[in-house]
Amino acid sequence: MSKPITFVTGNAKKLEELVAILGPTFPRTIVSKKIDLPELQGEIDEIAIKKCKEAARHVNGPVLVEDTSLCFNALEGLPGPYIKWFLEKLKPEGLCRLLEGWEDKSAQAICTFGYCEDADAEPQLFKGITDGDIVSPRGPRAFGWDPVFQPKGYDKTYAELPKAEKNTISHRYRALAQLQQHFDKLDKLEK
Ligand SMILES: O=c1[nH]c(=O)c2ncn([C@@H]3O[C@H](COP(=O)(O)OP(=O)(O)OP(=O)(O)O)[C@@H](O)[C@H]3O)c2[nH]1
Ligand SMILES: [Mg+2]
Repeated sequence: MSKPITFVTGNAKKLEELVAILGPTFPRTIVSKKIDLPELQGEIDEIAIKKCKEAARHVNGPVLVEDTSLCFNALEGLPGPYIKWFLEKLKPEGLCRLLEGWEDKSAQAICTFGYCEDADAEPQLFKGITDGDIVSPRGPRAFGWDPVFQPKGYDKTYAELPKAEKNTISHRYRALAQLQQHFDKLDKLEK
């Protein structure tokens, strides 16, 4: 029997989406632990690797972490991994105003999961990207910048879409599809 995987996050909404997306058939048991890990600086992959190693120092066993970036193409990918602070200070309206002087409103929502078996193992990354546009806020304010992100091909923002629909196209869904594939393969090998 493999040990349960501990998903370390301080964000209840991320956990809620992970549980809904993976569903009951995921081959490993996932438990969660609420720890506010340091908000690191650097490139997206580098942050996920360091975050995963930091989480592994708190947990005895396999850990999973996730870091989310919102990258504005007109701003060369910023705010990127710093979106948490931009959102906290500027609110969704302010995020939209950041692009006022730019014709290009396109953005990428990027989710990077980091997994490692224990504190000595090198983290593995699973990434998902959803392309969209930054629009004036529309829809409920239940989750971060969902009201300003309108995925390509949709006329609704993430916030306006039913949760179940967001969970079939989101950056988090795409990253978890990679993770799922990895663990399904391992599961088959073990059987
Ligand atoms: O509208 C949203 N839809 C999403 O799908 C989504 N995913 C993350 N976020 C927000 O983007 C920042 C990432 O920062 P972040 O990755 O460091 O997360 P966090 O600090 O909240 O949790 P964690 O680091 O403990 O896991 C935080 O403000 C999150 O609330 C989202 N907002
Ligand atoms: Mg964080």
